[in-house]
Amino acid sequence: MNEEIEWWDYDNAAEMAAAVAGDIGFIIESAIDARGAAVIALAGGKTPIPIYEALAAAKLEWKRVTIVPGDERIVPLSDPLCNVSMLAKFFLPKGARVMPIVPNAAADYKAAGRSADALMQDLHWPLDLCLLGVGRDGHAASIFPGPDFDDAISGPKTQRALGVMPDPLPADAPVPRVSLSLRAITAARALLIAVRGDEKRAVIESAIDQGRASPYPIGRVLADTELPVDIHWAP
Ligand SMILES: O=C(O)[C@H](O)[C@@H](O)[C@H](O)[C@H](O)COP(=O)(O)O
Repeated sequence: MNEEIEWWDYDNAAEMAAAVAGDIGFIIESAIDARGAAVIALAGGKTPIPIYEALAAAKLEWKRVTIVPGDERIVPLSDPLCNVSMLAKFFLPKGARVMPIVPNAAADYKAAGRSADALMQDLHWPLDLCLLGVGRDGHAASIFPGPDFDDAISGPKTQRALGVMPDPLPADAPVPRVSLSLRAITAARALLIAVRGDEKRAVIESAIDQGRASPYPIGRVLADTELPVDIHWAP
C-alpha cells in the first residue's frame, strides 16, 4: 500500500496547470541532465489540456523529449477522440517526438494492443514520467472494468501495453482502447495525477481507502505504486 500520496489543491484549473507544467518541466530537465533524453507518457482526455498549453510554453530541450499517450482510443488520427493527435498539436511544433501507439489500420483491439506493446518495448524504460487522469468511474489510463481488466492489472511482467475493451463503454468516448499496463504505470520514475471536481476526488479518496481490494482501477494503481504520488486537484 502506498503510504505517500500527497494532495495538492488549487483554486482553479489555471493554477493547477501552471504547477503541474512546472513539475513536468523539472522531470524532463532532470532526465535530460541524467541521460540526455526524456521519455514520458501523458494522459488523454480534457482535464490536462491547460497543463499542456502551459508546458508547451516552457523552454525545454524538446528535441530530446519523446512523448507517448498513456492510453489511446482506437480511432483514426483525424478523429477528435484521438489522444496522440491532441498531444501532437501541442508538442510537435516544439520539436518533441510524439509517437502514435495505435496502427492506422488496427485490425482488432487486441492486435492493436500487441502493436502498442511492441512500440513501447523499443522505448528507453522505465518511463521518466506517467501523468494520469482519472475518470468519474475510477478508470486510469485505459484500465477499465471488462474482459481485459485482469490482464491490465496483472498480465505478463514484461507487458507494457495491451488492448482493452471497456465494459461498459464510457459514454464520452465509447470505443476500444490501448493502454499502458498497471506494471508499466507503476514502474515509472514519477507518477503524477491531475483531476478536477468533487466527484473524482471522492472516487479517488474511496479508492485509496480500499487499497488493493479496490474495484477502481485507480485504486489498484495507487496501491501498487511504491514511489510517492502527487495528486493535483482543482474544482
Ligand atoms: O483517453 C482517455 O480516456 C484518458 O487518458 C483517460 O484515462 C482520462 O484521463 C480520463 O477519462 C479523464 O478524462 P477527462 O480529463 O476528459 O475527464
